[in-house]
Amino acid sequence: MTAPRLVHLGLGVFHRSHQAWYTEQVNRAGGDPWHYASFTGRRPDAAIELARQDCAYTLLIRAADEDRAEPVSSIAVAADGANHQLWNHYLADARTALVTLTVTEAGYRLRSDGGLDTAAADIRADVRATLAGEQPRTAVARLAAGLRARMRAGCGPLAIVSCDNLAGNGETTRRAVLEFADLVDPTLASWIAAEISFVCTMVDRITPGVEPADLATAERLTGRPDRVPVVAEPFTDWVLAGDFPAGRPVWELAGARFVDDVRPYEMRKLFLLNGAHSMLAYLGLARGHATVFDAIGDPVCRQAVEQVWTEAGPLLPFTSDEIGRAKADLLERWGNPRIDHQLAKIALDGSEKLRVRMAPVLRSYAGQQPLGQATLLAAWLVHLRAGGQDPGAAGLADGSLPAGAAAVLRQVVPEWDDQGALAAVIAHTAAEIEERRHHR
Ligand SMILES: NC(=O)c1ccc[n+]([C@@H]2O[C@H](COP(=O)([O-])OP(=O)(O)OC[C@H]3O[C@@H](n4cnc5c(N)ncnc54)[C@H](O)[C@@H]3O)[C@@H](O)[C@H]2O)c1
Ligand SMILES: O=P(O)(O)OC[C@@H](O)[C@@H](O)[C@H](O)[C@H](O)CO
Repeated sequence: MTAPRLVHLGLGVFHRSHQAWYTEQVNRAGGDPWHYASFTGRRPDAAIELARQDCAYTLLIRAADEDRAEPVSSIAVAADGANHQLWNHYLADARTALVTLTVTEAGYRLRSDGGLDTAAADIRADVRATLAGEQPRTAVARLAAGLRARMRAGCGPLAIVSCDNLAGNGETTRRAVLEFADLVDPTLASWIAAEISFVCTMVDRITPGVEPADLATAERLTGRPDRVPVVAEPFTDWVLAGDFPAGRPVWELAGARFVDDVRPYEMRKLFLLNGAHSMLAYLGLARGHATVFDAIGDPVCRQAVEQVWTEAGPLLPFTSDEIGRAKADLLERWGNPRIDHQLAKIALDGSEKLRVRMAPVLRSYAGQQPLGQATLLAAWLVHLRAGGQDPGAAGLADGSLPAGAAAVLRQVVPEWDDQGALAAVIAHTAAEIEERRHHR
């Protein structure tokens, strides 16, 4: 096995079904092999379990009729994200060519305008820690710390590749890292601005959580015990735009596409897939469903999804045939009864996700009352009022329905101050959803 030249932050299921799997395909094709040093985001568990089995694991590719097992061994080192010494070691290794990230939308600590939330308690704590020579905890601060180690070691440029569901994820990451670096070390900020490439990506592969039965399936199909297999759908996609100054795996061998502008693909995915996922999560949970498969089979949820799709259509730079095919593909993917994609996981952190998945669509209907968007906000409000956890939405749903409706609208489009008619539709729709909660 070669020394890792790839580093990852956010060692969760998606990293293992996607970036590690693409890299595995490159290695299997027999070219120049690449390996990952992958770091957990917040807890060491995933790294400990993986390290126990030499970082090799099984990807269960779950089709509608059967599972196929694919061994993955492109992760060479699985490490606790709190191991700052090792993190800085890899970032300061001249052989390291790129860093991928999957730290969730909330992990970037962004303000509503897309900049770094420098008033957030953990970002302020990380500024203090960095200035005091201590180790920071947030993803953006850890990136800055690793890049500072690289700068001090005199190593050359590399690429940072966000694989999170954010709009313009490369540019957004760049802005956040530069803003943090500027607060702690302006020389570092200048070095990052000159040397580091921030690549934009659209990533797509539905990767649900792992159930105990999946461990037995992995062992049955491979003949080897596996304490940490991963499950994913057969479909996968990766579109990237940007420079890789220190090289990269030939991910095209596994179907990745390198383009000049990732935005059309990103909008199509965020508005059609992720936006509809959020609708299915909030409306589906209110109607007593647990999974995407269950919710999309409910005509009320399905109609709400169609409404969101119709409203997003005019923003997408694709022909109506292309959009029609994208919708049909999604219905087929969600119709896989063996993918146990829990709505509760999709429903997390709506305060961060909904801005990305619906704000541009909502803005394009300024002064109007688009019913799909209103239903999505109403369903989110009902979710929050029922106790849905979301630190970014604390207090938002504490008052009356009309007050909550105005608050969720402001959360997604903060610059709107006079949308009384739309807020009234949201409040009315939320009342209807609450009334029918669990009474299908
Ligand atoms: N699962 C999918 O189907 C899928 C598909 C496309 C994109 N993604 C992207 O990948 C992200 C992770 O998804 P997953 O399914 O692997 O989740 P997961 O829960 O399995 O893993 C998430 C990882 O991110 C880390 N993390 C969470 N919050 C963090 C924070 N505040 N700071 C630093 N690290 C943090 C966790 O510790 C963990 O390592 C998603 O939020 C999304 O942006 C996921
Ligand atoms: O992963 P999140 O939390 O950003 O969003 C939940 C789902 O919408 C998402 O994971 C999709 O399944 C994924 O984006 C499909 O590629």
